[in-house]
Amino acid sequence: FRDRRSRRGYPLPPGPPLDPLIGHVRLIPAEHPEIFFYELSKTYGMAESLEAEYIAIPGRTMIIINSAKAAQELLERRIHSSRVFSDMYDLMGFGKVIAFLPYGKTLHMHRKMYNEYLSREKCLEYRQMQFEEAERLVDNIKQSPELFEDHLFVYATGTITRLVYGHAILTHDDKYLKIVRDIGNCMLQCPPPGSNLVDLIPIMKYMPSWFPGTYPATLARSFHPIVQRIYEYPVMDINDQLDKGIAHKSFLSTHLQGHREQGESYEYPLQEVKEAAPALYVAGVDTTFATSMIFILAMVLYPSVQATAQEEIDRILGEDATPTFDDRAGLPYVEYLVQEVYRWHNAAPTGIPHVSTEDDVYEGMFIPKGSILITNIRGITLDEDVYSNPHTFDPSRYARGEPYSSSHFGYGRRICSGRYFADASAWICIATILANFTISPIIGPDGKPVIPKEEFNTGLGKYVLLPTGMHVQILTRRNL
Ligand code: HEM
Repeated sequence: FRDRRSRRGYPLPPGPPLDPLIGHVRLIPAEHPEIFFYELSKTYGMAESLEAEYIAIPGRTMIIINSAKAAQELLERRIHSSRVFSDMYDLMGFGKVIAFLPYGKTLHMHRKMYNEYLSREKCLEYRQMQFEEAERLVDNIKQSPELFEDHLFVYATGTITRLVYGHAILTHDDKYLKIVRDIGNCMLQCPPPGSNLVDLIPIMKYMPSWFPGTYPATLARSFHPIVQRIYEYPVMDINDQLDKGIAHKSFLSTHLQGHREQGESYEYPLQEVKEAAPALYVAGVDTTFATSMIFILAMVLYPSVQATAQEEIDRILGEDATPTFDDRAGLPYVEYLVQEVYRWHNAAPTGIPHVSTEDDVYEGMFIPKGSILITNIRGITLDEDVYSNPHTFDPSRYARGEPYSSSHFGYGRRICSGRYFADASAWICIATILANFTISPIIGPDGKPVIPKEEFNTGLGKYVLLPTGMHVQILTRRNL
């Protein structure tokens, strides 16, 4: 009754019939929820309401946003910008990581720190470093092409550790790399936020470990000391470098230096700085790595696209030059290719869920306060009204006037803080690989090429999409 009164006569967005008590829980598949949401929008939507789908999970309403128009309206022009807090991630030590921060003062402070350090203009200063990391990537692949996946991960990590800590990764037993890998393993072993009993029934975290259903909490607690190292070790390391006068400029060194000079009156409290730094790693490494892997997959599956891009690089730069950021505007096909990597398979296909902070009415449909809003980025980039043959990797679509994707970095007040940096990392990585290597399928025992499948690890709450079974060979095409 209370629910109906608060809706003031407006219906919820359309959706499939509900199961008693459990709502739509049974419907949401364990794999590729983004495709399920996309298909659902075709079945249940009528003209205008195609854009949002309503899914109920116990105690929560989920609104799936399947069109750029609805995403812009709901996430840019109105305030639905909070996040789902995960008790389990909090127990692990990620409670203050921005991706889980609710709307409020702490969020504003963290976003301000990032906006200052990662603005479009500021990111121009990091280009030389990103270029150097791309050159290191090429050297590493040339030395051991069979380990290309490792090298791409080191590239993704190295660009972030240089940005955040001023630290270059030169060896595979690097201390920062180890911390980052250990944390990645912890996150892999923990069930995704919102999908476990501790997040659904927060009182579970106070129960003793023998109590049924508390295993995720026990696991998360056991990871806490490992996660703490990413907060403590860099601060200790950089303070030591500042003492010796050898610290490189970085996000953390800038703020630690600010504290040394201004003490308590420094704009950002030390604790907030300590918590803001690793969040850039958490949000930036896997997404950058996944984008480079999606590019590799596209090149194996679409060899003619690869050849066209390489022909453009050779023709415009000559056969003995390596691309720099100054060449970006002069390589239109490479640009289309990068944009198509973002659109074809998005590194974060369902974004990071937003939470609505107020009741709202959108196109005659009621969106209750506390709803979880999922931006189905994948659904948006498959919109057949916008993209012809949307499942095909076709950079030429942009030459025919189809628009670049506007959704892969999210929307509104929670749009990706690292988007300018991420875009530069992706572009220089892709352009440099295209100039130096040819990516092709491995040859099987029967002498035939083994074409990888378009398969990914996915699932609701697994934010990053990573191609699986990538057996490819990378051959050097020029020695610069
Ligand atoms: C190609 C690589 C990347 C992709 C596709 C990507 C995509 C996204 C998406 C979809 C979101 C959620 C936006 C929303 O809620 O509407 C996000 C959030 C975020 N990203 Fe990225 N990202 C990438 C790289 C990076 C990098 C390199 C950094 C840091 C240098 C970064 C920092 C962040 C942060 C801090 C947030 C959280 C913002 C918040 O909750 O307010 N991202 N990203």
